[in-house]
Amino acid sequence: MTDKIPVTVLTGYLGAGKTTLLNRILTEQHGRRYAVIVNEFGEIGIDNDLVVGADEEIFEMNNGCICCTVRGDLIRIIEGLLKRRGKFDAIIVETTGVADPAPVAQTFFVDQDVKEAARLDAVVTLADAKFLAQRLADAPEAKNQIAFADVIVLNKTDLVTREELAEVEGRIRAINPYATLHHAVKADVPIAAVLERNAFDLDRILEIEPRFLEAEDHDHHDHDHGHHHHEHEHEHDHECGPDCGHDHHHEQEHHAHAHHNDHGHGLKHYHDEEMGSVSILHEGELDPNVFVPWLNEFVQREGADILRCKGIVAFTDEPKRFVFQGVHMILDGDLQRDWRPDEKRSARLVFIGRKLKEEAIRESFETEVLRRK
Ligand SMILES: Nc1nc2c(ncn2[C@@H]2O[C@H](COP(=O)(O)OP(=O)(O)OP(=O)(O)O)[C@@H](O)[C@H]2O)c(=O)[nH]1
Repeated sequence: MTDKIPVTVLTGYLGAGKTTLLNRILTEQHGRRYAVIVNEFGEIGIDNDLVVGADEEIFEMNNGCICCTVRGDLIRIIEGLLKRRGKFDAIIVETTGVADPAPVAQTFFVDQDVKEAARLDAVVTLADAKFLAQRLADAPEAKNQIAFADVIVLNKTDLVTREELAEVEGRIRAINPYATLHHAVKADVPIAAVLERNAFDLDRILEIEPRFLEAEDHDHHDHDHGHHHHEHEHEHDHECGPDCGHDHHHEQEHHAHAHHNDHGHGLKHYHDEEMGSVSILHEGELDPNVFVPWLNEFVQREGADILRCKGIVAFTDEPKRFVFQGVHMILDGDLQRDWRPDEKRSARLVFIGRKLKEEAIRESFETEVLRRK
């Protein structure tokens, strides 16, 4: 999987700072070559005369289910790019400010040629520190973009007070507690914090989740718990051992956390009425012949409301970790690196979506996966 070209989907509401970030990526000296596909799906960044225009073309998948769509124009552009492999190291797709990122992300799971050559590295969402709270209230796209994110750049922090920043961050965390979050002015995040992150974001779930699950009021759904210290913050300060399996981005990641004060202290604990997340931790192995059909059936049934799902699972008698991610009903998973001796073989699943029925999800997992092991 490592020789697949990483694709970053860059999203964020109108004016949040996507172009500012893109310009930084394209002008900074980092020794990497990025092919960039922008808004109306023209293409910039590798060769100035290679701008490919396309009409908007969206195909429905899964028998017309409205949540599963892919972009034909994007597939064609990517296929064109893939013919020129070797001229660039990674691809960035910038979506329009009001677009739902799902059809873009799903493209990388569905089209066979694209899937074989490229992989979705991360959805990076730019958020405007000053206006996001308003947009979350009046623009469903803005909420979707936060829910989809693997990485959130909370930009324009120069325009708000510390209190306002903590407020907007609390709102973001109510929707998506799992994304890595960076504060920024003029999108000044380290490039490695947003691009070519590999499976690092999934691994972070393993690192932070045990503490997060234990956080006392995580399961309470009241509106405001006052000042709530997310306990997992301190996890970022851990040092890697000699046989650390983290990739080289980790150093910079660590650095970025220190300077950007990742989750912020004293965040208010909000519950979003509409969007939220459910995570499941099972200490132990699962039978792939039970788990995989369950997962497939579950996202087929509930996928319209599940925006993202991800997980790392230990299968019986399988030395490698099974890693999956999905967008709505479309799933993609494979066996990746071996479980390390110091890692507890377990299953960790995260679902982010609209009006998720937490109890029903847990019960379905208990009765249909665990009891059938
Ligand atoms: N004060 C302040 N302004 C910023 C910051 N980042 C970007 N801007 C300005 O905000 C405006 C919008 O930024 P863009 O990067 O064009 O935003 P965008 O998300 O690409 O916008 P659309 O293409 O309309 O979706 C520009 O005038 C930027 O100069 C910031 O951190 N602070």
